[in-house]
Amino acid sequence: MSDDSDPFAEFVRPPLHETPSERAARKYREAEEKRVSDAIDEQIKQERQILLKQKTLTKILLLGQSESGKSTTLKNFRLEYARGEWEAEKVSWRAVIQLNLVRSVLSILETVRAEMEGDPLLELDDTDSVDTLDGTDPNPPTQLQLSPDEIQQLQMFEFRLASLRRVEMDLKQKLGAGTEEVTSMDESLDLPPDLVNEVYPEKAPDSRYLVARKTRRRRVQGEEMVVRGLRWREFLSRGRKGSFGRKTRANLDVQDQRVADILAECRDDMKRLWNNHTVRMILEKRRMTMENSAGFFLNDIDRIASSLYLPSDDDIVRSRLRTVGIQEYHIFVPGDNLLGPKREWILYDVGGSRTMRRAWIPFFEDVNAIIFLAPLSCFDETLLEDSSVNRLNDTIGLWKAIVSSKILQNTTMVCFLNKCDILKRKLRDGIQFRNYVRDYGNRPNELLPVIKFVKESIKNIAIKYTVNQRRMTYIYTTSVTDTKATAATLGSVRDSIFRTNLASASLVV
Ligand SMILES: Nc1nc2c(ncn2[C@@H]2O[C@H](COP(=O)(O)OP(=O)(O)OP(=O)(O)O)[C@@H](O)[C@H]2O)c(=O)[nH]1
Ligand SMILES: [Mg+2]
Repeated sequence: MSDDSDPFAEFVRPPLHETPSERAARKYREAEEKRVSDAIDEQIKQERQILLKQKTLTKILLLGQSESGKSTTLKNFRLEYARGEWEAEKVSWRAVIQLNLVRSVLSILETVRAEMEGDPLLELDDTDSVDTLDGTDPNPPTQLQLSPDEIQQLQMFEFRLASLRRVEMDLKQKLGAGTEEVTSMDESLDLPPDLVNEVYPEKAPDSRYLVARKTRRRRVQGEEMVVRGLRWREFLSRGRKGSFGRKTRANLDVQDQRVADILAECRDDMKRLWNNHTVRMILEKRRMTMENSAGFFLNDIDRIASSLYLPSDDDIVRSRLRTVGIQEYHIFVPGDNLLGPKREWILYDVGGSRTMRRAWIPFFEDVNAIIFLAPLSCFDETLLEDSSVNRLNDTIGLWKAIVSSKILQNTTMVCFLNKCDILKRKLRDGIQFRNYVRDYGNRPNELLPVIKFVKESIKNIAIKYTVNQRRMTYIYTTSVTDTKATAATLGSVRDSIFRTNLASASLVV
């Protein structure tokens, strides 16, 4: 094709009487222009790819107070959508579960010792009795009269199970954990002042509208176990890749063996302790309901205190390891078309205790959805880190702060009303919801009415404090240690998140 056929040819043709030096200069200029143009093209291409990735990348933040079930929810996601990694990491959880069991046994021994030494009971004000006018407890706990035989038996347990302290140390060392106890904190606010100002507008009513009349100080059952996110992740992935150095591996193996041997030696005594009538009486008197506490494995001693022990999926989901810092997990979730490409989701698991909540804020910026864990069973408990704060009030206040946050107005909200199994047990045991929640009134002390009441509160807060009426909020009733039921819920959450952009309704409950 000749230049004449190109309408632009005349405008791009080089000068007719170009000297060699002018030509060289022009060529240089053109090459330089092409280089710049190519660089811009490349940049645009890269930006497009990032945009494309961002479009398919979904970021989900798990929020809620400590022990609300964030990490347990994350485990359910991984069990469902990252099965390969889950299987590979399974064995690494053995130490965590062993430590959970050992901690339970040690905390029973501590309680027994406290009883033998006549230590006063911790704050025990969760009886279903009504306060008397003069403030005295109409049903003071009766003093247990232990016979010499019983005392001897209890001392024998202490003696025979003393080696578990060594096991506890070994396991902590193995996990590379920075173990800390959550105690009362020196800060009074859980969120930085700017976010507090943003999320607590001046007209916001008292977040304690679910005012607890009486609260129960949560018992710290022994020292709480904490594993710093990074080191634990490193531990898991090293275990997965088998990439510990040979010497480290050998040391760990020796340590593993020692732990397994001591646990096996202690197995029968641990079982006898847990089934001992006097011990049960002491636990009851001191309101230690072991079944309701995190990392409860006392009914699985035979399996766990064996050198052949390998954790089951259920064990891992029920185990307790407090999260410190932020942990990031990638999962690949099938889209609407199950045969189509999978979507990448990034899940962020955070520490929920008050001092750790500051670290949540930077993640608000570009998160697609928040899964908020609201543990309902904690209505009669206070925060470990601040015993003046009722846990249900803390949860309600947090929910309000999150739904009213300006930065999160386009973020899909999912709320799990969690730990319904423990709630059911507590109500069945006669713990009165109305004694802690002023507005509950004379409604029945039963599971469904209690759930309905809290769900209404959560929903009303969402309606009242959501500025963007197009934002979707979903509320589910869960017990996330039940992996089967949770799998169905996660399927529904997945659909909701995929649907989000199409949504027009303001609230789905
Ligand atoms: N029975 C029961 N136990 C639960 C439920 N959800 C969580 N747990 C247990 O409660 C404990 C605490 O749960 P986590 O998932 O570790 O809590 P978290 O919100 O991650 O806590 P932090 O990491 O401290 O912020 C674990 O031992 C779980 O197995 C539930 O619905 N029912
Ligand atoms: Mg956690």
